[in-house]
Amino acid sequence: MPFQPEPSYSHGQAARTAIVLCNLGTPDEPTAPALRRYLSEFLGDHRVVEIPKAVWWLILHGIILRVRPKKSAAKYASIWTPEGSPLKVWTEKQATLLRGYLGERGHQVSVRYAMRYGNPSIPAVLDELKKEGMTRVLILSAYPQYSGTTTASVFDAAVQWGMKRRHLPEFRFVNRYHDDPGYIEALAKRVRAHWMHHGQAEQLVMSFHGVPERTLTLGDPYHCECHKTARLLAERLGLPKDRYKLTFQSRFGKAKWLEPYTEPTLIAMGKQGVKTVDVICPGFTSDCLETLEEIRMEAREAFLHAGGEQFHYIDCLNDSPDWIRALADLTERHLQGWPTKQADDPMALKDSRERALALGAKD
Ligand SMILES: C=CC1=C(C)c2cc3[nH]c(cc4nc(cc5[nH]c(cc1n2)c(C)c5CCC(=O)O)C(CCC(=O)O)=C4C)c(C)c3C=C
Ligand SMILES: [Fe+2]
Ligand SMILES: [Fe+2]
Repeated sequence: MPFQPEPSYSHGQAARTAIVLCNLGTPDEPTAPALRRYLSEFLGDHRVVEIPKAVWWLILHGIILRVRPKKSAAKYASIWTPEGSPLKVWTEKQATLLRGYLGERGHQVSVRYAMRYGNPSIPAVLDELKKEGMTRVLILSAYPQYSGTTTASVFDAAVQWGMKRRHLPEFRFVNRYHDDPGYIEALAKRVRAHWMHHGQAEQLVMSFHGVPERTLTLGDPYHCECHKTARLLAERLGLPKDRYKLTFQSRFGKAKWLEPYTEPTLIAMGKQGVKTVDVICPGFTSDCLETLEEIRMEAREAFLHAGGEQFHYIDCLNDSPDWIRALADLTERHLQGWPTKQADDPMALKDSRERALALGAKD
């Protein structure tokens, strides 16, 4: 396909920087047709399911997309809010708050959110920003731990958009922040606040989204990064090794995924006589189906059924001010060298005398 005509933004125009907070995505509605669209895009991504394409296409379209949409739609319906899917509501709010924090610190930047699957899509948001004259873009994934299945797929979407454009902005990607002190401290504060109100349970379970075990042996750093996050959080909380557990949730399909699995671990704990647990999902920065339905509803039920007495779910970071501050700090570090404050960028100063002075002329 030939390249389409594009607005030109290079002549005499100051550089404009945008930050795009990219999350996984979510269906538009909790209905089977919306789920079919969403799951077909998501599960059709070769980064997510690494089975040879022809074989997988048959399984996906022949079986999964016939059965799963209806079941998943019912689960989504159980967590849907008047404003929409929790994942989208929180991600949008985070982008709005991040815009506010960066603005207060004097940065002149656009802040948007985009979804890897579903809407608003990464290409749609990049097109809008390009129309607005954006010349630099920082892609900030909502995933603290790097995985080929998620982080790299966001990279693919941005690169695929770029492959069809003539005049590209400068790109930067934040690959990970699993050990960022601001992120860890925001998690620790969440846990401490919970303990203040409800007391401390016998065990803290830190549940991360799983990935197929194969990806670990093939070199995906995700498993190690989850372990580091868990260790740093435990250290920050002063928790000894026998008071917390790291588990992996959301297994999909028949293959072996990273272990230990969250729900079977909680059931075993209940059977072994553990009466109280606190559960946090540190890898999810926004509450979503996987935390609200799978953990707060299903895993709770399983633990109580197995003999547990109290199951406390600790909310994701969502719009916690400590978290947004950590995001702003993280963003600022990645913006270094890109002049985003008027004083940093002589060409952004309107007055020619001001500009000359900033460029080093003597008054
Ligand atoms: C099929 C394989 C999957 C891999 C690999 C995978 C990795 C992965 N996912 C997240 C974060 C989220 N996943 C969410 C939902 C979800 N995940 C899968 C499958 C895989 N995920 C499916 C099929 C679904 C859809 C829901 C369902 O039908 O059960 C969500 C929630 C989305 C929402 O709308 O609320 C998140 C978030 C990570 C971080 C990750 C790898 C590290
Ligand atoms: Fe997932
Ligand atoms: Fe799930």
